[in-house]
Amino acid sequence: MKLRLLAIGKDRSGLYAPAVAEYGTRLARYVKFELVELPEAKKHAGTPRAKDEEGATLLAKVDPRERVVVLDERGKEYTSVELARRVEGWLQGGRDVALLIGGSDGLAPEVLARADEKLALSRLTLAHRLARLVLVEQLYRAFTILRGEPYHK
Ligand SMILES: C[S@@+](CC[C@H](N)C(=O)[O-])C[C@H]1O[C@@H](n2cnc3c(N)ncnc32)[C@H](O)[C@@H]1O
Repeated sequence: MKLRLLAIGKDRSGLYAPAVAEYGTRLARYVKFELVELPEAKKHAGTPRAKDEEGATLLAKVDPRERVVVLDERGKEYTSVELARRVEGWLQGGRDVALLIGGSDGLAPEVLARADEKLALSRLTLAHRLARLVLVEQLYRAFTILRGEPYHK
């Protein structure tokens, strides 16, 4: 199985990118992992049109054979141990997995409609680049849980 994180926006803030890279490297010890940063729709920023454009950008990168997991605060919440079991299910399912994070306006209805699963990191609204960091840390944690390694306490 391969995990791909498709995320709107390049992280130029310097706030999260080093930590995302660190957890991405750790994650790659357990699974093929790729972060794909996709361009924000700058032209119509803050309008439904921007969200739709970003949605089309995301969907164009999804392979039809991939399981699509969208990150959305209204999705299903898990504990870290439950998320580890969900990841185990993905591994057993054998399909590659695309995890989709929207831009600052969220995900277009077309993206939500394509989702096989909707995953919430909490009910809080996180900045999209922060959501990226929380997700990669939790995925790394999930693999350490599955391996019985001491990271998760
Ligand atoms: C700033 S949020 C968008 C908020 C937007 N008002 C909405 O209703 O979706 C940007 C993106 O970060 C991700 N995100 C933010 N908070 C999240 C959470 N608690 N759980 C999962 N994903 C989250 C989602 O992919 C979301 O599309």
